[in-house]
Amino acid sequence: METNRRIYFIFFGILFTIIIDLCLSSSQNALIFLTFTRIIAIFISFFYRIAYDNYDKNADYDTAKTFWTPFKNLFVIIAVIEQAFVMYQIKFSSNLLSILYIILQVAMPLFVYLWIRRIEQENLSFLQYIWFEIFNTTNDHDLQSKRKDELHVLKRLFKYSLDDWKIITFGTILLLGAALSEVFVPLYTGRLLSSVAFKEAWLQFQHNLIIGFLGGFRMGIFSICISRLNIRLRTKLFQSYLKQEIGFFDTHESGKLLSRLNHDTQIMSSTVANNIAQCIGALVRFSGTLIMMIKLSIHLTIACLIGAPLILVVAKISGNAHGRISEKVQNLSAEAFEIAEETIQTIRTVRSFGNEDEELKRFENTLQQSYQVSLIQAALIAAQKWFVELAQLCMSIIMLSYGAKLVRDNYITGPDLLAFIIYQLTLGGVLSDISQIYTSMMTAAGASQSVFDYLDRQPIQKPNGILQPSELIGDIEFNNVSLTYPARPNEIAIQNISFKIKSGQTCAFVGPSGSGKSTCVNLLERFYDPSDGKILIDGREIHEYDHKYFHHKIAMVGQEPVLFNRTIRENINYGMNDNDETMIIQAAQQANADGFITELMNGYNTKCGQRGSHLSGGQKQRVSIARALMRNPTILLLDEATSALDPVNERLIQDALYYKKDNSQSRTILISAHRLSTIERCDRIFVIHKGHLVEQGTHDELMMIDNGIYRELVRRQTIDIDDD
Ligand SMILES: Nc1ncnc2c1ncn2[C@@H]1O[C@H](COP(=O)(O)OP(=O)(O)OP(=O)(O)O)[C@@H](O)[C@H]1O
Repeated sequence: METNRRIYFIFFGILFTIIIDLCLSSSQNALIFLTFTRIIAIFISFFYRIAYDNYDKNADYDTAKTFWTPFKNLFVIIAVIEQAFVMYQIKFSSNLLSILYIILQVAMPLFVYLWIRRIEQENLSFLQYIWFEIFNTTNDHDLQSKRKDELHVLKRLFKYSLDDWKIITFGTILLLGAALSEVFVPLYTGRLLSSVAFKEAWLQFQHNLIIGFLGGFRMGIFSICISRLNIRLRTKLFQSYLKQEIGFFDTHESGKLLSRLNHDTQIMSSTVANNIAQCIGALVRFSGTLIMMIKLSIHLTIACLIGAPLILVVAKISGNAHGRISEKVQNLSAEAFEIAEETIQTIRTVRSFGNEDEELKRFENTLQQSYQVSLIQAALIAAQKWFVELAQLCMSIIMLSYGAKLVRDNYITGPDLLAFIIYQLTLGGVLSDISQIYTSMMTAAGASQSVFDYLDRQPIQKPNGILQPSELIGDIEFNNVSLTYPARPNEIAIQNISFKIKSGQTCAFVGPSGSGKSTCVNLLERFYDPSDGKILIDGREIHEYDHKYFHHKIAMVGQEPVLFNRTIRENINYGMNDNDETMIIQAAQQANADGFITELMNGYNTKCGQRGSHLSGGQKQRVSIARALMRNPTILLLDEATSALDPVNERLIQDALYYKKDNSQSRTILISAHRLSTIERCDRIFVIHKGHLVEQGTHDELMMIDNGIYRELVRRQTIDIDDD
């Protein structure tokens, strides 16, 4: 919302309240109206929350924004009207504290206003920057041992929520005001109960009512804080995932990663945002209540406090247990999520083997395990609650009997004893709140552990290079390259492979299944860094090139081409900034895909389905070849890229791509193929066997080698064809 419109809102809000102020003549009417506006405000904050949840789930920012803007505006108006009514109450209450409280409440519209601005502006302020500097400790050497420290985890959690420092500071000030005011509630109530007949009591009672209503309003605002913190945490975590090396994804199941992203971040943000405010409020109420109690009777206070340390010790013990249990529950639900994700992704295989029941059982078993752990958690909560209640009850009994004696001995008046007992109940409530806050903070700490581990994880691959030459020639060199995959640290996938390919050449990797052909291609794509040796392009190591530049110049079509659930056009144009229709069609024509695409009812606008499931294997391959050609790459890697095509289509693509390429195209092409007839005409063929480069040369040269592996492979394939 523009600033001008916001000012109009506030202006009209105030005008409106002045008019109503003139119309109303009694405090009861004001109270009724105030109640009414409060209820509306609570409803609005509720819808606001739904809107934010919507935003979160669908990640459809524009829709959500349109949805919540009217609520946002209404929220401001209601807040302004409401505050004016609180001001109106001043006329009926001269109590100094009420005035202080009301002044704090007047800050509410300002707070809402600043908060909306905060939502709209993402820039860090100077103060925020300082906060970040103070709390940022990620480069610590013994980070792993620090992770164990729950306080450290909590500190990190606070760091993340501090981005909303304005809302938190204002919210805290308001809560401080409310909490301070609440400190006096028992005093009023004590007097009220002992003088029900007196008219003034009604006024005190109104005051208590107003305080109660304000709670709902504040909660709405803090729930928005939760959503914002949640978005930030998720974005940071997703960003951290995206920069990890491919080996990380080999060793970390996607279901677990997603569960952290979806579930754990939710727990973290909701717990922290809720508890920051509540914790401060509870501490203020605790000290305020204590002061009032001491003022009323020091004897009774001492008697009352005997049980307090015990409650805090119990809270600490159960809080720590909660942290540990919560981590276990999170791990188990992540596992269940992993099973569900894998099953859904592989549903065709599951269906074809009729294994649905087994998968369901696996899923349910994991959830049951997590349920068993949750039972312990539930028992802990129940025991803790029971203990606190019992302690409170005991204290009340002691207070009543001891208090009655003090009244008889004239140490304290009847109304003050009544007030004291209410204070004591309040103190019990506050202590119980503190213990619950501690428990839920520990739950958040448990959930945060692995999220922070992922957030801090530095990718093992060397950092991004900077080379961006205006022209990449396309010479490739493997220099004694070996690789051990991170998922199989004890097995060498390829060993001491060396070869050179000149720019513009078309070469092929051949060899039995599992020999290491795709591994060579993966290394050229820099999915993995070699464990040993060097890979050079135009004489420079590939990690020296800028990441985006490099992947613009090198394109790959993998064994199982993966398409996105978007239109064919979007898939072909994937990762390209401009939307050049002619280039898209040209790329599709070169990949021999244009024909089948134009025959589809929606043509280039046809959706491909998840991982391209709406297209046939051969169609998928052709669309992914077109996607690779879109960027006019200097080096093209084709890993079994035409294996699903019929011989006619395969031949057409091969001719277009490499056998009949015109002289203006100096594209280096590397093919990995099983059907040897398709690579006969290559400039050079590399034969890989059990991870070693055993033969290299043209087809004719390789056929001359007696007992050569290539010759044997060709012989076997010829026999198979003849048999057919
Ligand atoms: N991500 C991975 N993690 C662990 N080991 C892997 C991984 N990818 C491949 N391997 C192993 O590395 C070896 C070489 O595999 P590679 O995929 O390079 O073979 P290939 O020659 O391309 O086989 P095919 O012709 O069947 O595609 C195999 O033993 C394989 O099991």
